Amino acid sequence: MSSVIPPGLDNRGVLSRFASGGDTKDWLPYTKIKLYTNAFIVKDNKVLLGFKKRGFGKGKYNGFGGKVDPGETSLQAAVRELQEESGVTAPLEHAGTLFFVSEGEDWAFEIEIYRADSYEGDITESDEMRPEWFSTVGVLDGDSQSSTIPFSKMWESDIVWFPYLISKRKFAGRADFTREGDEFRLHRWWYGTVSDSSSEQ
Ligand SMILES: CNc1ncnc2c1ncn2[C@@H]1O[C@H](COP(=O)(O)OP(=O)(O)OP(=O)(O)O)[C@@H](O)[C@H]1O
Repeated sequence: MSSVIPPGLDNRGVLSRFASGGDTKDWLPYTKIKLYTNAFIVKDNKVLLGFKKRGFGKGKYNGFGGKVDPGETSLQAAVRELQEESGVTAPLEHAGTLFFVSEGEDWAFEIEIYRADSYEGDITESDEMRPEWFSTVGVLDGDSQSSTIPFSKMWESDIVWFPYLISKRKFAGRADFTREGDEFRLHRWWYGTVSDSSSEQ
């Protein structure tokens, strides 16, 4: 287990590791960073996920999000993407950051993760996402494996940071994936809690 903070998580405030592992060889290289968002509604012990029907991550459950457009803040993009993909607007708050590098790509995803406890509007299926609620029971007791959240149909690293998202403990992490055909395999990861407000987005 390495306590050395990986490249890409600089300027994130003071990070305290809560999980790390995988291959201890070098982190994958990247030359560019693309900004993305990912937003979750957490309400009445349930979390709203979307089943991605097309594009990157097709066939997986995830929060609602996408690219940050030029001239937009990540918060503005998160609100827009949530609305476009699920039909609702929500008072999103920054919950964490995921730095994601994949073998075979020279760019990294910097994903700003947001959450809200409430929303307005009607949850609506879009061309991209089919929304569905899942119980969060179990996630906070360190028993994520037995929860009904479909972690086996999500990005492999999600189970590591989900308890932090649900319990509003700000986190930042990096997950590197290798490729086996169309499949992504978690290769190396490092996550920490953020204890410095200078990391606000
Ligand atoms: C370990 N890796 C990962 N873990 C968790 N979530 C991940 C992720 N890698 C990408 N994501 C999310 O997947 C969506 C892709 O968005 P994507 O559909 O490509 O973007 P956008 O809607 O702008 O595209 P189009 O407008 O269709 O071109 C976006 O929410 C992004 O945050």
